[in-house]
Amino acid sequence: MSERKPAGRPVRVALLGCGTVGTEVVRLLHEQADDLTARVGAPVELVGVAVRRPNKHREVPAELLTTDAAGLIDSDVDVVVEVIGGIEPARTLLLAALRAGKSVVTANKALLAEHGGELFEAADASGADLYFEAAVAGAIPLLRPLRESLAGDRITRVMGIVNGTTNFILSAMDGTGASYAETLEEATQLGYAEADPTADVDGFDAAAKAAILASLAFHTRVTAADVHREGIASVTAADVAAARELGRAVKLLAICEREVDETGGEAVSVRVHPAMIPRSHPLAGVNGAFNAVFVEAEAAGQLMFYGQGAGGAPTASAVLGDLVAVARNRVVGGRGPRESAYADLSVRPMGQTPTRYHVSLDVADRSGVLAQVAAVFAEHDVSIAVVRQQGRGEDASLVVVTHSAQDSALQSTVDKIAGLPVVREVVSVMRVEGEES
Ligand SMILES: NC(=O)C1=CN([C@@H]2O[C@H](COP(=O)(O)OP(=O)(O)OC[C@H]3O[C@@H](n4cnc5c(N)ncnc54)[C@H](OP(=O)(O)O)[C@@H]3O)[C@@H](O)[C@H]2O)C=CC1
Ligand SMILES: N[C@@H](CC=O)C(=O)O
Ligand code: NA
Repeated sequence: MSERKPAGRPVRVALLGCGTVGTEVVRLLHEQADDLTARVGAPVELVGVAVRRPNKHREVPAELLTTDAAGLIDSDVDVVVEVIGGIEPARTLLLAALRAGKSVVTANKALLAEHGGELFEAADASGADLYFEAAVAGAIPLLRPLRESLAGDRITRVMGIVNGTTNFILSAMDGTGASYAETLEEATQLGYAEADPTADVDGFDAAAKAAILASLAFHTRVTAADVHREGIASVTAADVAAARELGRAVKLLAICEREVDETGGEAVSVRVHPAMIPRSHPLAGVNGAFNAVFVEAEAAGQLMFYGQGAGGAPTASAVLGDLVAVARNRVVGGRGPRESAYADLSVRPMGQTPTRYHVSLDVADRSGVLAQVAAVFAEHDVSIAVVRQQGRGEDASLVVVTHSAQDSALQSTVDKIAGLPVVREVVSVMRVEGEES
C-alpha cells in the first residue's frame, strides 16, 4: 500500500457570514477535516469567521469570531469564503481580497449578476481564483460543467427552475392548495428564502441566476438589468387550476437563448417568468426546493441537471467543492479558469422574443363571441393552436392557447381582448413553454 504524502502548509480560510449557509460550511469543515486535508494535500484551516452579531449563539469557537471582516481579509489568509449576501459590504470586501491575491469562493448571485465583470477583472489582475458554484442552483454542479466540461461545445439554450423558494410555493399551491403566505413563511423557516424574500417572490433571485447562466453559457456579459423579470406574486389559484385542467403545471422558469437577430448577427434573450408546462415535461415533476436545469448544446444535445437548489447543507456542499478546488490550485501553484466573456452579444428585448400564451376568459355565451375574440388574435397576426369553449349562459369560459408569436403582439392582443364588451373577465394569462410551438 502506498503511504500518504505528508500534508503541506495549511490553506488558511476566512469565512465571511455564518447564517444558514455559513453555519453548514463551518460544520462540514470541522467534520471532514481529515478527508479535506487528504484531498487537497494540505490542511484546510478556518482562521476566522466574520459576523454582524458576535454575541448570537452559534457552534463556532468564540476566538474565531470577529465583526471586522476587512481586518480578517487583511490578515494572513489564502482564501476568502463569502456567504453574507447582498451588494455591500460584500463587493468591497471581495474586491479587497482579490486585489490582494486571495482566492474567493462566494454564493452571492446578486453581487455576481451586478458586479461580476469587476470581480473577474480584479481576479485576473492578481491571478487569484473566483469560484461561485453555490450561487446558482445550490448543490447542483452546474456552473463548473458550463465553465469547464462544456467549454468545447456551443450552447444554444439553458432553461430551468432555479429558485427553490418559489418552486416550494408553487408546488404547495398545486399540491395541497396551501396559502401563499403560509408557504412562504415555511420556506423562510427552512432556510430557503433570501434575507429579504421579495428577492425570491419577485424573481430578482432567479433573474440574477439567469444572468450568470447566460454569461457562462454564451461567453458574454449579461447583468441582472438585462433580464426580463416577472415573479410569482401575480400567480393566482385560478392560474394554477386553469393549468391543471389543461394537464399543465405552473413553474417559474429562467430561459436563456442564443439566437440570430434580424440583422443576421447573434443575440441572446434572457427571461424569468411563470409559465405553464405540460405535466409530462420533466420540469413539471420538480417539486419543493429542488431545482432542475436543461442545457442544450450543439454537439452534446440535451443535458439535465437536477438536485437541491436551496438550504444550508446543500449550498454548503457546493461551497466546500469550490473551496477544495481553489485550495488544490493553491497547493500546486495553479489557477482555475478565467472569465470567458469574449463574445459581445446584444440582448434582445422581451417584446421581440417569440413566446406562446395561454388565455382563459370569462365570456358571455352569445353567438359570435368566439368570432370576435378570434378576430383580435388574427388582427395581431397571432395564430391560435387550441380553443376550448365551456359552459352555457352566464358561466361560459373560453380558453385559447396560441402558436408562437412575438411577445409584444401577444401582450397587445390580450389588452385588446380585455376591452371587448363580450369579455367579462380575463381569468388567467400565462406563457406556455415545453411543447411544440
Ligand atoms: N440559503 C440558501 O438556501 C442559499 C443562499 N445562497 C446565498 O448565500 C449567501 C448567504 O445566504 P444565507 O446563509 O441564507 O444568509 P443569512 O442571512 O442566513 O446569513 C448571512 C450572514 O451574514 C452575516 N453578515 C451580515 N452582514 C454582515 C457584515 N456586514 N459583516 C459580516 N457578516 C455579516 C450575518 O451575521 P449574523 O449571523 O451575525 O446576523 C449572517 O451570519 C447569500 O448570498 C445567498 O443568496 C445561495 C444559495 C442558497
Ligand atoms: N433563495 C434562494 C436560495 C438559493 O439560491 C432560493 O430559494 O432558491
Ligand atoms: Na450550483
